[in-house]
Amino acid sequence: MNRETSSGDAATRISQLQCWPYQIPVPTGFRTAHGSLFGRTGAIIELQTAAGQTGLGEIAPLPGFRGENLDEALQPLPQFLEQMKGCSLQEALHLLYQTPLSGSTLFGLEVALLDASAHVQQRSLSSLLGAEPRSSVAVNTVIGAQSLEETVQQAQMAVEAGFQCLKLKVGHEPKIDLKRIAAVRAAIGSEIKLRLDANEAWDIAHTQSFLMACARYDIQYIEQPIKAEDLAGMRALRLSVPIPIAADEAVSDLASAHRVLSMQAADILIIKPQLAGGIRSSQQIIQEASARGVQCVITSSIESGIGIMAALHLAAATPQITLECGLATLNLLADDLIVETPVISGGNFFVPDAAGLGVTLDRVALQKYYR
Ligand SMILES: O=C(O)CCC(=O)c1ccccc1C(=O)O
Ligand SMILES: [Mg+2]
Repeated sequence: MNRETSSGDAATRISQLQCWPYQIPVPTGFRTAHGSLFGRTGAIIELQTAAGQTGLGEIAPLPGFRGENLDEALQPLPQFLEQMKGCSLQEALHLLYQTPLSGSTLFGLEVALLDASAHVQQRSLSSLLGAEPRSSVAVNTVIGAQSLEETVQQAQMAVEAGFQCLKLKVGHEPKIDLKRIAAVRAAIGSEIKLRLDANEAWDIAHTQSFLMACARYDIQYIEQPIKAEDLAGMRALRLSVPIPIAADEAVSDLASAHRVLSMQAADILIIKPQLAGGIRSSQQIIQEASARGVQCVITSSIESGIGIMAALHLAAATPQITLECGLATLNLLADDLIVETPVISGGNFFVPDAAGLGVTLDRVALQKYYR
């Protein structure tokens, strides 16, 4: 590897790499069948090139959901950051793709390198990732597993705010969930799309009877009703219920997506770039899914604006992504770590057209939530 320091490559030569762990409260809690999330922990990656270009990334695993915890995700960082110093951005990306790292570690470092590369080229990340990126991406809002009254109230507020697609967390008592769904459908009318997410809560028999009873409420799809490992069960469900089945927890990297696809275990794949090994890995999953006629939805992992914007640029750059994406989660966090205020209007999330991710680290906020 040539690490000569000619002035020509100062723009892309990595000179500094930092990692800032954070903890941000989730004031209302995010309640799913996996439990409640009251705080979000992660780490911001900040890199700088010799010419002063910067790149931001975010490592925010979700151990309650699947995969590594933050300590595990950060453990290989000191050694890897040392290796990356003096490399060009391209060399560092190459090195990254050859190193076995956990999904969120890959995502955070990859996004920082891509953000810096896009800055050097003075183009947006979405235009780096795709030939004809869209300027906005249709998104759903998500409503946690709350009481019937809270659920209906939130659904009405979301529709008033312009969302055309709602996702309800279900997976507690099927009878109660059915009442919530009926009440929401009655409140929002027939035009708004409604999807469900059970986060692995049920077995096949429960899911079957639940989905048969749900069919009249026009459900777009249900995410991961049964255990992620039970691909044969997912396939059996697909063949026996009138509602499309999406795999979420079952998709943790390219290999697991491959298994889901070859088992024909899902109609739709939910891809969380943070938890699925990053941008390139997500692109590979989308490619394989599309080749088999399976649609994909990109969602957040409830990260700060840095991780969310990376996922947004990916969605905007990828023409195969046509269903609403699950990226409208920033308001679950008490605060953000970027200076800009991301814009969601009429159910569309607008992609910044400034260079890179189009976000600036809010150092005051970072100081406040540093842990
Ligand atoms: O899909 C969305 O709208 C938001 C993302 C979301 O629901 C989620 C966020 C963090 C962890 C798990 C999940 C999930 O889809 O189950
Ligand atoms: Mg899900």
